[in-house]
Amino acid sequence: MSTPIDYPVCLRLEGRRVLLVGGGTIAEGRALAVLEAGARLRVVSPEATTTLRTLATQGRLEWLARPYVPGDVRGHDLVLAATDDASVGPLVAKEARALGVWVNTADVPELCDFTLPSVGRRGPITLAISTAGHAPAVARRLRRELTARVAPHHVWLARLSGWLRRRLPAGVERQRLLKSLVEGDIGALLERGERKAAGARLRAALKTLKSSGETT
Ligand SMILES: C[C@@]1(CC(=O)O)C2=NC(=C\c3[nH]c(c(CCC(=O)O)c3CC(=O)O)Cc3[nH]c(c(CC(=O)O)c3CCC(=O)O)/C=C3\N/C(=C\2)[C@@H](CCC(=O)O)[C@]3(C)CC(=O)O)/[C@H]1CCC(=O)O
Ligand SMILES: NC(=O)c1ccc[n+]([C@@H]2O[C@H](COP(=O)([O-])OP(=O)(O)OC[C@H]3O[C@@H](n4cnc5c(N)ncnc54)[C@H](O)[C@@H]3O)[C@@H](O)[C@H]2O)c1
Repeated sequence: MSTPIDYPVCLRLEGRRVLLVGGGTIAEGRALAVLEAGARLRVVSPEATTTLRTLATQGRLEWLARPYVPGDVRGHDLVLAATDDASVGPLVAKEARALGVWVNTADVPELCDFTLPSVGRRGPITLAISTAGHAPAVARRLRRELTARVAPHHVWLARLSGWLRRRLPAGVERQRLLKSLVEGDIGALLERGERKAAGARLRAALKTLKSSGETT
């Protein structure tokens, strides 16, 4: 059996309405992840874990303590279903499809419009590993191994690069500077922990940029 390769995207869920059907262990993991991304979350489930109940009490999510009923999907941008009742996922997926809302059904891969990768985080850096549904346990293992390889200087470079991108106008010069930051001597100095020397080198590069009239 060949499964098509999945197409990865990074969703910006800030302020988006997400529906989560189910309130068990798997649902809890989903809830924490979408809340971290700033989503407005509604949970529909007769039962909920202690963590989900606490979040509901704190007003961080809305919990409707009842089973899913068709009509629940309306008004949402994204739907996640993770229940222990095999009849629920297909119903949720059917309604979502009819409304054009993207859906993930944790226990029925064939009905997923998108799958969830294994995610590792270091500051602004996100690693997401998918096996197109073949081997979630492999995704999890690779996530652990690869996340451990993201070093402090990578995080530092990412933050510095973001800071510079917000301040320098887009253009060839900026591209060159940001590339050299990562691949050139500045990156190499940072990797060796020589922050002072890297800072001096960066200031010199910025001066050159300024004199060529590319900065604001
Ligand atoms: C990556 C991760 C993200 C997350 O869930 O957040 C994730 N599964 C994780 C772990 C994990 N899941 C399972 C095991 C036990 C070993 C095994 O069965 O293989 C382990 C390993 C463990 O727990 O150690 C069981 C399992 N998973 C699915 C089914 C249904 C089926 O295949 O029929 C069953 C059988 C359920 C049952 O037994 O009934 C289906 C899916 N799981 C996916 C994602 C999507 C494909 C991702 C990909 O392309 O690799 C997909 C298709 C749908 C979706 O959920 O989006 C998360 C790692 C978290 C981390 O990083 O720690
Ligand atoms: N995708 C994955 O990574 C993965 C991994 C393991 C398990 N699973 C599957 O995910 C599903 C959920 O697993 P779990 O460990 O969270 O189960 P769980 O038993 O901890 O929780 C099940 C939840 O579903 C809720 N529920 C039951 N009927 C419902 C209905 N009609 N409407 C709304 N909510 C309803 C229950 O109230 C409960 O909160 C299972 O089918 C399991 O096989 C997926």
